[in-house]
Order: sequence, then C-alpha cells, then structure tokens
Amino acid sequence: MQTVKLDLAHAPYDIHIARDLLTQVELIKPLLLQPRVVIVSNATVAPLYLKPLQDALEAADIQCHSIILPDGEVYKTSETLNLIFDALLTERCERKTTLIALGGGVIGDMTGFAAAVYQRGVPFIQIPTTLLAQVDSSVGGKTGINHPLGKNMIGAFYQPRLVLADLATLDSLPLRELSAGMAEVIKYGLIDDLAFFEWLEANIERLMARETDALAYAVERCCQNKARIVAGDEKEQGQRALLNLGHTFGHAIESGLGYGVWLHGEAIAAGMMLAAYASRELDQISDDDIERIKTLLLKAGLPVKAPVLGHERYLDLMAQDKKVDAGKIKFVLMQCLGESYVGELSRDTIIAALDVGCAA
Ligand SMILES: NC(=O)c1ccc[n+]([C@@H]2O[C@H](COP(=O)([O-])OP(=O)(O)OC[C@H]3O[C@@H](n4cnc5c(N)ncnc54)[C@H](O)[C@@H]3O)[C@@H](O)[C@H]2O)c1
Ligand SMILES: O=C(O)C(=O)C[C@@H](O)[C@H](O)[C@H](O)COP(=O)(O)O
Ligand SMILES: [Zn+2]
Repeated sequence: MQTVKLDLAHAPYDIHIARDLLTQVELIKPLLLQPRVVIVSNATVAPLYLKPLQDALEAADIQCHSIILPDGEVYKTSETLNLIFDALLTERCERKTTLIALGGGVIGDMTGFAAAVYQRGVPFIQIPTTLLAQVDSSVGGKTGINHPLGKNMIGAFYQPRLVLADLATLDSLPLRELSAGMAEVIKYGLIDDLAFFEWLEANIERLMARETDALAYAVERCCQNKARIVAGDEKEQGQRALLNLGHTFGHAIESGLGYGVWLHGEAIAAGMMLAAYASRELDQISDDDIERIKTLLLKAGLPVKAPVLGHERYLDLMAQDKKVDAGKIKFVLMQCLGESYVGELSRDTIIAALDVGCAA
C-alpha cells in the first residue's frame, strides 16, 4: 500500500492507494467519532461495491445506512443534494456520524458538500472508484454542486478525514471513464512535472491496459502533486489555481453543451489543447510541444478538438469562471512544456486559440 499525506495544519489526512482497500475497515474505524456511518453512492456503483464495504463495516460493529443517488453529472444538483439531507434527517444522523462517499467525482463532490453543511459539518471519508476521483477529486477538499449557469458554482472547501483509493475498483470502470480520468493525470504532467509527462508518454499503453503497477504509480504521483499544491494553498488564493489547467475552457464546454454530454475529463482534454494553442500564440510553447500533448491525449482516447459553440458563447460562459477577477478572465497557460502559470489573454488570442482548437 502507498500512502500520500496531505499536510494541512488544521486537517492532515492520509490518502491510501492499493488494490482491495475497500474492505480494510481497520483503516476507517479509528477515525470514526461514533460507530455509525452513512455510505452515499449511486445506482451504478452501489450494486458493485456497496455490499462488500457494508459487510466489512458491520462485521466491525459499525452501524451502516446507505443513500443511493441517481447516476450522472446531470444529477449534481441542489435537488439531489436535498435527497441526502432528507435521508440524513430521516435516519436521525448526528454530528458525529461519518459520511462515506463511494463513487466517482460526482458522488464525492456532493457527499463532501453535504458533510460540510449538514448540522454545520460532519466528518467524511472519500472512497473514490473512478480514475478521475482517485487522482484528483477525492483529494483537496473542493466540494459542491453545479448550477444551470455554471459548473461547481455552489460549494465549500471541506476536507475528508481519509481517502481510500482501491485500485481494484478500476477493473469495472468503462473505457470512456478511464480515458476521462487520464485527462486529469496528463494535467499533472503539464502543470509542473515534465518528468511525469515523459513517463506518461512512455507508459500510456500500460495505463490504458490497466496494468496495476502503472496505475498505482500514476495515482500516487498525481496525489503527491495535488497534496503539495493544496497544502501550500488550500483555498486557492494563488498556486492552487494551476490545478484548473484546461478548466476555464473545459467548464465552458461542459455547461455550454449541457452537463454530462461531454464528460468532465473529455472537456478538460479539449480545454488543455485550447490552453496549449493560446500558449503557442504567445510563443511560449512550440509546434513540437503541441504535437506531444495532442499525441498523448489521443493515445489516452481523449478528444483534442473542442466543440463549436461560437466565440461569443465561449467568452460569455468563461466570464462565469470562478477565477474571474474584476471582470478579467484568468487562464492557466503553459510557460513551456511541464511549466504553467496563471495569466490573462487578449480577446484576439482567445479567438485565435478557439479558431485552431474547435472542430469545424
Ligand atoms: N473536487 C475536485 O477537486 C474535483 C476534481 C476533478 C473533478 N471533479 C468533479 O468530478 C466529477 C467527475 O468525476 P468522475 O469522472 O469520477 O465522474 P462520475 O462520478 O460521474 O463517474 C463516472 C461514471 O462512472 C461510474 N462509476 C464510478 N465508479 C465506477 C466503477 N468502479 N466501475 C464502474 N462504473 C463506475 C459512475 O457511476 C459514472 O457513471 C465532475 O463533476 C467534476 O466537476 C471534482
Ligand atoms: O482541486 C482543484 O483545485 C481543482 O481545480 C481540480 C479540478 O480538476 C476540478 O475539476 C475542480 O473541481 C475545478 O475547480 P473549480 O473551482 O473550477 O470548480
Ligand atoms: Zn477537473
């Protein structure tokens, strides 16, 4: 088992990574404030993984309730969040009852937000079951829901007490979802880790074949990188914004097309290409760099062309981004391959990037 520590002064926690962690309740039990948990999952994940988790917890004398939500980005809403509150109140869950998120990023983000606000805060644990959730969403404490006018617009920074990334759960992940997770994996290479980007170029076939040692290495490396960035800037006052590489464009794609039409990771892949084209417009990265990024994304089964929404629609959607400051849209750009920064773009540069990066 690999363990990455997220060293936040007020809320340090472990991220454990290995196969078959789901039933290792000795990792969970010492963290509980009372022998009672509520597992939040969805209609796809629960039939696969709820019973082994619940059986193991109950065998350790921990009382379990479960809440099964509908599956999909389109359900990452206030209405679904309310279903969690309804169930918590109906079961008379208390302040010391721990919520466990069992699923991908949608379940993790919603369960974390429910934990942040139910009775003004109850403990929660992340058990991520998608690659995307294991490398990104379960770590760092960004929780929330979508609004029709923008992605993740309602939420809170609220840290889990533990993350259990069971690599065996990735065996059942649909290929399209594996690819979507790979977008965030590649993101870590582009943010500030050229050596990891080069490792990905050499090992992408092994990752797509789900070789355990390759997946274990990638999940650990991504979690180490994210833990370092979040520990230095938990609430995104500065460097944490780098984790948004590809997201200014990507979130516009997700909300512009309608949530769930493109998966988050797919939108982020196309968004990273748009960020790369903008960076090339600024003479910061080369044609060769662009080809390397595109080749890696294609090998991961990801889209490299963004959908045509129209220049004005992109600009309008991006004007809702959470990084907007005094009306100015901020982008994560590439200084060179494997080094990124937060900056602004002229309207002409944005349009030039969209012209190259959108499918005709
Ligand atoms: N909080 C953060 O820091 C952060 C980071 C990145 C993404 N996100 C959010 O995460 C969400 C995307 O997460 P996601 O890609 O995990 O999507 P998801 O949660 O929708 O899961 C993808 C699909 O895979 C299914 N699934 C999950 N685990 C499975 C398994 N082991 N076997 C078979 N099917 C399984 C799910 O039911 C779903 O249909 C987006 O809402 C995004 O905004 C948040
Ligand atoms: O943890 C972060 O910080 C991230 O930005 C990770 C992103 O991959 C993730 O999609 C996040 O939810 C986007 O953040 P947002 O603040 O733009 O909603
Ligand atoms: Zn993301």
